[in-house]
Amino acid sequence: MESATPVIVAIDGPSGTGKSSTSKAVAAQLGLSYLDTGAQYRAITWWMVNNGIDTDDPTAIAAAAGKPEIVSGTDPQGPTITVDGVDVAGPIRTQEVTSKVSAVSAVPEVRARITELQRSIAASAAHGIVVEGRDIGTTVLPDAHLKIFLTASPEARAARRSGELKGVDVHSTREALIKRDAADSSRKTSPLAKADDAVEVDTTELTLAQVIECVVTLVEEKRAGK
Ligand SMILES: Nc1ncnc2c1ncn2[C@@H]1O[C@H](COP(=O)(O)OP(=O)(O)O)[C@@H](O)[C@H]1O
Ligand SMILES: Nc1ccn([C@@H]2O[C@H](COP(=O)(O)OP(=O)(O)O)[C@@H](O)[C@H]2O)c(=O)n1
Repeated sequence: MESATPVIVAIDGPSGTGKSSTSKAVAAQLGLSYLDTGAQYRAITWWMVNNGIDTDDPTAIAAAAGKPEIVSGTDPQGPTITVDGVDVAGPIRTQEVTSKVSAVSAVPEVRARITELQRSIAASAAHGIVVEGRDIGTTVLPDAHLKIFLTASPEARAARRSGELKGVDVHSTREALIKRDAADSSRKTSPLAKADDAVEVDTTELTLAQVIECVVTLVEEKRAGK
């Protein structure tokens, strides 16, 4: 590809593999936009909880899926997320939202709405974008110039996550994470999966700096037409 073409990078993988940290840093280094699609699914889940929608009732979720207006700010130095104009960056990270997000994001009407939003954000990124999630390479942006699939052992992922959540032990973090991965991987509509043409990077034994360097190098190789 020519270097003037906006570059589209898809980064997928399970929880705690380093998608957000890597994507933000790569986008910042290369002057690209950044989209956290997990934050969008968390935001719609937050809205469902806040509006008394039963998150175990797919029909109720489907009926409400078109209601909230979700807006993502794509500056990698300070990404933002609002629902109906309210900043929800904090509330979408609670354990309640984390425990309900897989059920909400499995509903086809939710996925259709959020996928459309993601495609329009990617299409309007003038210099290109790094989009991270679960189904970006397979479904949202199947023509992405570069697809990365990050993995890491459940132990490493749980240790990273419980390092962020004070007072939560590694064992329960590991169990919750495995449960969420299983739900995300087994749903019918665009499950968590590696695209056939994605480059798999196992981050278990790598530092974050090494993962970032690896992805930056892959983007630069693509831009150079290698
Ligand atoms: N390669 C790595 N080695 C050690 N810690 C890491 C690595 N990659 C990410 N982390 C840390 O793990 C935590 C989860 O990373 P994050 O980027 O949020 O993962 P994801 O978006 O895949 O859930 C963060 O605290 C981050 O700093
Ligand atoms: N492209 C995506 C991104 C997230 N999700 C859902 O949103 C949840 C939260 O994603 P996230 O990226 O914020 O999760 P963490 O890995 O940061 O904990 C996932 O567990 C999925 O259920 C999805 O279905 N599709």
